[in-house]
Amino acid sequence: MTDPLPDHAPLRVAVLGAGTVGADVLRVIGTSGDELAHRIGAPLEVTGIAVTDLGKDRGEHVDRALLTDDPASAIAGADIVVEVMGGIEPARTLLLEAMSHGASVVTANKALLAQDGVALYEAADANGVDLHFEAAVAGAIPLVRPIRESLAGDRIEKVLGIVNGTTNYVLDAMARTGASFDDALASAQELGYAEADPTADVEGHDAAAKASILASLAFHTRVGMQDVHCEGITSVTAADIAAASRMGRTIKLLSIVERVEEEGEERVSARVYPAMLPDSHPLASVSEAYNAVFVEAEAAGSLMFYGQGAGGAPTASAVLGDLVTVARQRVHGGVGPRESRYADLGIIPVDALRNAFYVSLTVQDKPGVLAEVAGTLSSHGISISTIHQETEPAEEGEPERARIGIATYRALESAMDSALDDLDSSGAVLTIDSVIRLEGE
Ligand SMILES: NC(=O)c1ccc[n+]([C@@H]2O[C@H](COP(=O)([O-])OP(=O)(O)OC[C@H]3O[C@@H](n4cnc5c(N)ncnc54)[C@H](O)[C@@H]3O)[C@@H](O)[C@H]2O)c1
Ligand SMILES: N[C@@H](CCO)C(=O)O
Ligand code: NA
Repeated sequence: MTDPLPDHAPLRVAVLGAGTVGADVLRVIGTSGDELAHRIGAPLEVTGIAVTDLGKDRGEHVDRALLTDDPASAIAGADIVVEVMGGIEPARTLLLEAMSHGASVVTANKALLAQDGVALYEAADANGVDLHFEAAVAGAIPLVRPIRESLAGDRIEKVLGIVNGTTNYVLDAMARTGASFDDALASAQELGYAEADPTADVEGHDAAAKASILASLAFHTRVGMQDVHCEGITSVTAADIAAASRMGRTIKLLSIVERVEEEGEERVSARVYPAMLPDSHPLASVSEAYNAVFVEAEAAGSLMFYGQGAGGAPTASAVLGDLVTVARQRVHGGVGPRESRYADLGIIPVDALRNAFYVSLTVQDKPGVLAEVAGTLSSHGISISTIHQETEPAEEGEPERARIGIATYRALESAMDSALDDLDSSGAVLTIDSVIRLEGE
């Protein structure tokens, strides 16, 4: 670099959290400070780093003198606050406080944005500061900025994809290596992909938070956590994965947000659930903690975004991109996009949608049972596309049992709920083992 460093007063940066993501953010600021200064037009000066454990060794790029276990003192006087501590409180109060003092905010905290994004947006607006959160959705993959800015002139119809690295890692390991759910989850935690409480990953809450953020941005409507139908992967079994494989399919945890038009009224559907995709579908081959997202827009057509959705360095890349953006705005003036919620669309509940299903049942292995099951489905307007039956070894003195796997054509979700209630109370059906949607036809 031959150009002299910018002659601008340093921008004071507080970093809340120095864990998986924060340590990598600090490493890059430490190793690439001059480059970042050129790109921004001013040097960055880290003035405080909030952590819970002051004694922990955090490597050469975390200046121990800047560590504090009092995050409120870290944000005092900061121009920019980078929040990578996670959780709702104290993160929420700290960010509102920082913005009220004129600091811009960069956060990776999807849980906070999904729960209290409105308060954060309003504080950013009221104080004329920036609120950026590229790292909150799909890790390193540029997705928030493309939706918020690049596609701001288009009309987004649908966003569908894999936005949780941990669950993708777990499902991929179970399918490819036969790993148990618990072992695969432990590896994802060791690799730094999982949330502090991995329940948020496996129960789908993390993907639902991301769906709420994506839907809000894509459809210019406030979509909160409570508006997202959410099912995680805890009930997906090795038998389901084997059944999917037999059907030429792969199970993935999908986040889907789309506009649904019915009788002239447009509403938003936001949902997260495990689904069986055909093996030929591009999302079926997304492995490990990678994420992939399709955005369908009226003029742009279908766009695919793919890359590392979790992990320290990839997530730090997204945080640093936002940090450079808000820092440039400090130097050159201007603020980034505000909350856009003018469309204010209603939410369509999942039971009003039409989906295809895979249903696995354990039944008595006797004449007429298949006909009864088919009749029950048909009485709710559900028609069968394929059926697979295997006899189960019977215990001594127990009746013969069979396991049947049924794939249906699309039907109303509410009709499937009623059909499952009827099957559950039928004497021929011993247990309903799985109900998994089929997507990507
Ligand atoms: N790990 C990932 O792959 C990933 C990807 C995208 C987004 N995120 C988000 O980034 C954030 C951080 O994730 P992480 O994986 O780095 O977490 P982590 O648990 O590894 O690190 C959290 C850090 O914050 C500090 N901290 C937490 N509470 C604190 C408090 N009250 N006071 C002071 N310090 C506190 C901890 O000491 C630790 O240094 C979360 O919001 C997470 O959802 C993580
Ligand atoms: N726990 C999250 C981190 C990235 O947001 C995941 O596994 O995708
Ligand atoms: Na991202």
